Amino acid sequence: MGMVPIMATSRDKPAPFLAMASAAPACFPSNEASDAHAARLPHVVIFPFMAKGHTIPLTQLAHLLRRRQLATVTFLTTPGNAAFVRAALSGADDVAVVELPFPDGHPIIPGVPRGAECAEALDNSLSSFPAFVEATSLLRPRFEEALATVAPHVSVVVADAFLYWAHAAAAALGVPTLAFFALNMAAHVMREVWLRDNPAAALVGDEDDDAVFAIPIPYDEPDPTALAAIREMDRKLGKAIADSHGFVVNTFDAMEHRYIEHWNRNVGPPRAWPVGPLCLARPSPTTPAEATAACMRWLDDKVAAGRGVLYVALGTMMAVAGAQLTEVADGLERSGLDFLWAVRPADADLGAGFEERVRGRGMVVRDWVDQFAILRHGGLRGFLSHGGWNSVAESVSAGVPLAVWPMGVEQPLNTKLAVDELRIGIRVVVPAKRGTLVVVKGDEIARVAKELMTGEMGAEAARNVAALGAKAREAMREGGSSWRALEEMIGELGQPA
Ligand SMILES: O=c1ccn([C@@H]2O[C@H](COP(=O)(O)OP(=O)(O)O[C@H]3O[C@H](CO)[C@@H](O)[C@H](O)[C@H]3O)[C@@H](O)[C@H]2O)c(=O)[nH]1
Repeated sequence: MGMVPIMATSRDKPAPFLAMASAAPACFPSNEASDAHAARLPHVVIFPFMAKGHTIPLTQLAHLLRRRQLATVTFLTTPGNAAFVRAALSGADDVAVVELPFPDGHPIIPGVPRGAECAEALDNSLSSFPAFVEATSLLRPRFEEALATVAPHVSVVVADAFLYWAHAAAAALGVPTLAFFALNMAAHVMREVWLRDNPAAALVGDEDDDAVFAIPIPYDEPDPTALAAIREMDRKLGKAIADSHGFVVNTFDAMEHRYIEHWNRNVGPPRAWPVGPLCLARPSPTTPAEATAACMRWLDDKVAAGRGVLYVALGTMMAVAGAQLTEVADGLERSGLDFLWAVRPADADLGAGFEERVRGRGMVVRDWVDQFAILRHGGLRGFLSHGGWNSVAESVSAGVPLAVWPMGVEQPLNTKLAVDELRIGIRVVVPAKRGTLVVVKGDEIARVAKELMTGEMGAEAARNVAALGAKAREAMREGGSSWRALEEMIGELGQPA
């Protein structure tokens, strides 16, 4: 990752904690004309929340801003997340990565495991997530110092709404912020409606499980203290969005027109800017890591043999119980389909002899793989997903139909959008009673997988997602709706001071 040319001409010396990578800038040749051009660009500081699903799309935004030469970009992260961020920014070599360490090397707070610097490392208790979110505010002095020392003058901070304290800190320094929150527009609109009409139901869930929002379903009787912490977190992140200069949303007009319109007419300001799907902004990796390369080779062989493959991945945040994973294994085995399963956690026990029995038609991968690159491989015919928004957006962008299995947070809403409204997927039937998830049996996994890959509903979803994927690419192309939204959003920032 390279230092932005203008960082080298910084008026002030970077503070010692600002560990910046250095390498030759790749996008701009280092000559006076390009330096002058760069100096006229707004300087966008991007600060993602420390969770993969929140960080990945913002690295893609950084790629886009640089490739289109719309802004100079500085990307903030913590030392524990820096290697992941640098790998994701590979190819955007003139984006400066600035590391902000926690005061004691890592956040020390009850409920947060020692050394955890990303949400995926938390235990599965209800209290640890809001505790971690709050603990990120320990970075505030480092963040303020970074804003004061990076050069040129910061035009805007794009910060995740979970980093509500960063929004407040930037505002106190007179720096405008754009909010980002990784969800789609429909989920944000529904959140607003619920908060207005019935705030308690919005966060706790009621008889109708589709009303569950912000709390993972599997908690039988949520601890009132933990719930209060979640409500408080939600209030703060809502305020961060409301106080922002604009709202960056990873969606596109043709997919969520009515929700974008609703937000901009009835909820905003801030104005929502649909600038996605951001995964399409990422350059294809020239040399994928070995785990991904192995999947690609396996998929190549499947294509050569004329066989379509089901991809199975249940996200990075949902802790799927062991008993559930063995049912998934059972369902995949019984389906008779060829499948590629990116299993989490990496040491999951899938049942005795499972991998041997499915060898040849099923591949199980336990490392981190490049999901979007895999989805774009022509060999995939379907994706069994938990319905995390990044996964849905990536599947749409790759034109792969979904079997959506909502597990918590806003995933039931994403399922409604994908299955009922966009008709790009089919639903896994989840037995649930009053906020408690019951294990989905192998029968249901096998049924839905076969329907997706060989049934009429799957065929219809495949046709619809192919058409929507084409619209996604159109939105991101020069002159497309997302292309213009990004230009307009950055244009509103004006010239740097
Ligand atoms: O081996 C892996 C595993 C994951 N991914 C990527 O990781 C991201 C995962 O994001 P998502 O599909 O949204 O899943 P989660 O990280 O589990 O999502 C959390 O964050 C999302 C955005 O806020 C919400 O929509 C979800 O409900 C919430 O669980 C995607 O970009 C995947 O491509 C990989 O590239 N390789």
